[in-house]
Amino acid sequence: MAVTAKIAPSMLSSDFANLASEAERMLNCGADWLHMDIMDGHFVPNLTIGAPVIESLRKHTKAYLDCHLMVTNPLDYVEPMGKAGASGFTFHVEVSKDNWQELVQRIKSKDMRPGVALKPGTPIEEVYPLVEGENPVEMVLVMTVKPGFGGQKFMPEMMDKVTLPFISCLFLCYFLEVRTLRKKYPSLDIEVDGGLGPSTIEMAASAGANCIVAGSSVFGAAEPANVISLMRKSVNDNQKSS
Ligand SMILES: O=C(CO)[C@@H](O)[C@H](O)COP(=O)(O)O
Ligand SMILES: [Fe+2]
Repeated sequence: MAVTAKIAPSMLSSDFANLASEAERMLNCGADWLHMDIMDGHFVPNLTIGAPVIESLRKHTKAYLDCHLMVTNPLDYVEPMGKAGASGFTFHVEVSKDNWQELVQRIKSKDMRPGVALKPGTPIEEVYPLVEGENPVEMVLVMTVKPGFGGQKFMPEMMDKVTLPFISCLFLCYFLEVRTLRKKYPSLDIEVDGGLGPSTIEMAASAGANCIVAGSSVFGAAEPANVISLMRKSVNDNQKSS
């Protein structure tokens, strides 16, 4: 079964003071999902939003809220996030090795879609049991930057001759992991997050990613709709030719 493109602007790059109208603007520009980064200041060195903000936004939109939980204790967030109206609940494998089965079960019982994320450097094999288990996750999120901040853009034009090959190599390694996952799981939703935009989408889409998170490249664009449609086209073209 072919997977479909889901373009998810990361609201971390939006104007938080106008979250509802920023969300509407992105949906009008063609976004499929809205990516919500929940950070606890512990799992990552940054603090963002939590369930109260999701609850407030939910009053203004019916959109799919793709929540990425960068928190040390994801289990504590299931109940409040479910109540708040989150659609997807993606937790990190690095903090869920012992309780992922309970987590997945509870997420589903709150009518959310479970996903698992991994940081750069975490072996891809760690998510296999979660995809293959009796009660599997429905998405794998591969982080292509160190989690914690938006705007860590892959900008070839900004890099010197020494840094560029190094960074390019790192990116290629992440996308190699996406390729491995896609070969193993042809119909799984595979999301990539961090540094995605016009200059990196082809690498991600040709490796097999179909859910694309993009913050600064979309919010920083003069025409966000063009960036969203370019990324969708890249995913669709690569899916057709695979
Ligand atoms: O989870 C994260 C960061 O930890 C992301 O969702 C970023 O918000 C993506 O931002 P860009 O790299 O696309 O600017
Ligand atoms: Fe994210």
